[in-house]
Amino acid sequence: MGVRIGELSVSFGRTRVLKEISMEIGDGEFVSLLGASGCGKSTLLKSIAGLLETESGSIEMNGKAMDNISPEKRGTVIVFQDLRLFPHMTAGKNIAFPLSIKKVPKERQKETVKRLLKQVQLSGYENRRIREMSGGQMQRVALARSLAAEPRLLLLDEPFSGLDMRLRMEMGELVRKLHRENGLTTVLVTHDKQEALKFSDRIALMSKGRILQYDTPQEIFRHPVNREVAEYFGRMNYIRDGEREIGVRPFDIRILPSGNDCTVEEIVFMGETVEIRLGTPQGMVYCVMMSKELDEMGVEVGERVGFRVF
Ligand SMILES: Nc1ncnc2c1ncn2[C@@H]1O[C@H](COP(=O)(O)OP(=O)(O)OP(=O)(O)O)[C@@H](O)[C@H]1O
Repeated sequence: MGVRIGELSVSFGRTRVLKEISMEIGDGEFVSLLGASGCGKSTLLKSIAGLLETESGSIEMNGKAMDNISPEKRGTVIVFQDLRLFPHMTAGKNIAFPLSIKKVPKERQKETVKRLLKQVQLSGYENRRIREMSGGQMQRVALARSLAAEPRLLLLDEPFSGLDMRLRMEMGELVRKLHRENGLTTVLVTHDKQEALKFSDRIALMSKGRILQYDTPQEIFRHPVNREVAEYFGRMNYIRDGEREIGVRPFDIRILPSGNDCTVEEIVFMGETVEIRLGTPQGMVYCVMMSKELDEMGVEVGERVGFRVF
């Protein structure tokens, strides 16, 4: 399902939380809404789901205006961080819930539950109660339940933010896999840039109720429209190049051991990579490189070096 949002504004009381947002989400696309806490990501997601009253602007799905269409009739399903599962019921019953509301015959419910449990890698967990499951397993059940409703648009409101990093990545990969297998248009709210870069076809970076840039991960990372976007994705160096100032990411700075117009002021070990602070005639410049590369180079704090932009 394709979604088109036109100049959408939403206010809570006197505070305008979304300010004339326009964006299109293609059929089958995976889009992330990224941005700092309070920038309006969840508000935008809930507006798409039809859970909030909008002030002005339009939302269309497959070319149809959603103005007076109730959430149940939009073909969307939203997964929240708190999951909203029924803790006393089994995984199977939770997943079958949307089907039982639709009065799908019991046998077909069973088959669907089995298929979905397999898809979320929980085969055999039909009869396990939710309160006896781990956080990651509950997330999977919530995902399976949302798919049981056969949505045309899957909306995910930071469903993995309570999980540890490894599980979070696993869940992200699972969502991406489900997206590929089912061709389902998916919108993920996140404040994790790595997650957004890794999983999205396009990222909408938001700030204070507006979209700063809406682009593919490569474009938004390599060709940010302004400093705010550039700096959201990590530290930037601003280096004079004749008349202009160019923004360069630390990973695009190379140290030249043969040079001598800069000083290595600090080396911070970060595991696979190291961050090196250089004192240069232009001021401070940060460089990030592989730790092993630095070991081979044998450069240490206090040494004189040069640098170039890669
Ligand atoms: N029901 C509400 N009533 C009043 N203000 C609200 C309501 N919901 C959200 N807000 C405010 O609207 C702004 C945007 O909230 P929203 O939840 O959309 O942000 P977010 O980007 O999703 O943030 P987070 O990453 O913290 O979830 C915030 O300032 C929030 O306090």
